[in-house]
Amino acid sequence: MESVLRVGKKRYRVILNGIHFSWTELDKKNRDKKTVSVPVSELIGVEKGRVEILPQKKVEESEQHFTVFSVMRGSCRSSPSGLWSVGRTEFYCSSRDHRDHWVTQLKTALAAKSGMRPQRLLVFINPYGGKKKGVQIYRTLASPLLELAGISAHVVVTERANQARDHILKKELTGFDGVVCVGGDGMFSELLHGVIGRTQQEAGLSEHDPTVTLQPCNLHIGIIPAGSTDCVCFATVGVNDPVTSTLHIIIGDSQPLDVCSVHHQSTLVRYSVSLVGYGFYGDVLAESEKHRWMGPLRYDYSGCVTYLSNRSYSGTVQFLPADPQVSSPRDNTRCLSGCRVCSESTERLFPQSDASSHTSSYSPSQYSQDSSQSEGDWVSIEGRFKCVSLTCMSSSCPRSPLGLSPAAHLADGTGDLILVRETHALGFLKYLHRHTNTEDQFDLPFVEVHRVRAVKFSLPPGEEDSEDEEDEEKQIEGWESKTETDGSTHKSMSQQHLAEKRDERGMGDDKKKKKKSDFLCGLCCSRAPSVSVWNCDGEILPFTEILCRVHGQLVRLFARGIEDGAGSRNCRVGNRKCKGRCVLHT
Ligand SMILES: CCCCCCCCCCCCC/C=C/[C@@H](O)[C@H](CO)NC(=O)CCCCCCCCCCCCCCC
Ligand SMILES: Nc1ncnc2c1ncn2[C@@H]1O[C@H](COP(=O)(O)OP(=O)(O)OP(=O)(O)O)[C@@H](O)[C@H]1O
Ligand SMILES: [Ca+2]
Repeated sequence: MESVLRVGKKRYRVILNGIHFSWTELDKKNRDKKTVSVPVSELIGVEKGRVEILPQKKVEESEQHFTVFSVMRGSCRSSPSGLWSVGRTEFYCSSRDHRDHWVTQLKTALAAKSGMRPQRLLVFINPYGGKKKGVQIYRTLASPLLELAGISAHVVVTERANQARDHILKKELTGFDGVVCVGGDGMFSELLHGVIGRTQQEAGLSEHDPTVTLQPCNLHIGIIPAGSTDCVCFATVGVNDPVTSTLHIIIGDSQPLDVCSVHHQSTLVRYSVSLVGYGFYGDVLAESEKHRWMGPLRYDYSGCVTYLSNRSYSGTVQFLPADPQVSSPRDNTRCLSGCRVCSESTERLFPQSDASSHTSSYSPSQYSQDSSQSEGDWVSIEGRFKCVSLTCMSSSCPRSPLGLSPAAHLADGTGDLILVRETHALGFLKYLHRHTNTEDQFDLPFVEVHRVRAVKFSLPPGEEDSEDEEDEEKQIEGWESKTETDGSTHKSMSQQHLAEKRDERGMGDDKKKKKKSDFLCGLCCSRAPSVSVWNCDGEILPFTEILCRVHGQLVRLFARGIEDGAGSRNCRVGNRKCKGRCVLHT
């Protein structure tokens, strides 16, 4: 369809074909410069009249106007790329019939995309996450856009921890095309556990067996960021912005994501996507749980306290290396939208399935994953570590714009294992500080990084996990079921409880006597305690000896990875010039 319409006072040639909606100013001198072209896949909605949606819906009736809403990259010149906003254009037609014809054609074009977009969503809002603005963020920014796009949402404002997870595990989900959380990484983790657990239940698979090839999940997960770190959102979208994330949900973007399952003996403990971290990150989390009242600042405060305690821990790390010919954590690349390494991994992970079902748009499909890969040889490293971290993705976040492992991939079926050996406090500070700029944090003599498919951690003889594990498991189960009935229970209770148990574990009677002095001493020297805890995406694990396995592309998010150019502002973090590691230069 093609017509001459007015936008403001100027005349434009407006064209709609199956792929693009575009308008070009009828001013010969500037003809080339003045074409705006929006892919139909990035149209959000069309309304009769002169309509505004954000910050508030305003409708001015007009028989000859229609308003088109679409994805717009950036919101102003200084906004970071990766940030999307709502583009809004009012068109003026020669008659009401002409206007109605345009609106019908645009709606038809949008309807043709409906198979690739979600129609019905189940939304969970954590009213207490981050700065406690989840409800407000959803009502003022996300909900009006979903409504404009004709997406219906069933909204649950949670009343207790694990409500979202339990809902997904147990309630009827027929008719929902996706689940969305408004909150932080903890809320995302609830959805992750719900979606993976439900899918395995329905497939009749045991999540506990680390050798089982889990069934990839069809139900997509959307994240509207409203938490403290929002690492998963930042690392899969490039910014933490509720409008950008809502737009990715609306247009049905689809980003596969690797997930790590964490096991203790023959039991699944948790799933992780961003961090399974022992030592420093475990201690930061355990400390931060005492200061939840500080909100997002609790991590910086606890980071300082933990840094000053200058601890390191003994253990043996074993890992199964990934194929070094495919990629390396030190190859100076970034996993960007449409990443080649991830696409090739799709073919390797799902050789029998139709490759097109794994591309960038939401579409419900069945998968079958390749389990033919042989295990290979385990590599073993023993020593004292400041921290041991495993991440399935870069884990970039506002605190660390390139992340824990800048060259990690979102969907390549591997994780990066980072070992930071015991070193002097200033060396460790240098390591940490490099997360905030573009200097290579792996280019330090006490740091090593490996691309892996599985990791095992064990304690030195005499420090092993308590033999009373059955009791421990019962306690966890007790906590899990309590959260289902007792609305007031918060995860921090379990975390503090487990952290306390950990502090006691591995310490004999005489060791316990020293506990108090060790604790005080821990603030100034590296003596105690001898065992740390694991931080698993912001949750403390109740076991120290664990086995982790990466499951390639186990879940899908309404996202598309970081677009080329997103994060470009990061190349000047702290006024340092990019040294070639930012996304603009790879
Ligand atoms: C000199 C500045 C150093 C800054 C170092 C920044 C490193 C930041 C690395 C962030 C990695 C995030 C990984 C994602 C983890 C999430 O699944 C999880 C749930 O949200 N978040 C945390 O566990 C929350 C983890 C939060 C960790 C914050 C660590 C802050 C360290 C501050 C150290 C200050 C030393 C000062 C010495 C005087
Ligand atoms: N109504 C609720 N009351 C108490 N806790 C809740 C409730 N709803 C969810 N939770 C729990 O709160 C925890 C923290 O929430 P969330 O992840 O949204 O915010 P955050 O911790 O501030 O952010 P981040 O995880 O990004 O650091 C989650 O693990 C979740 O299980
Ligand atoms: Ca990965």
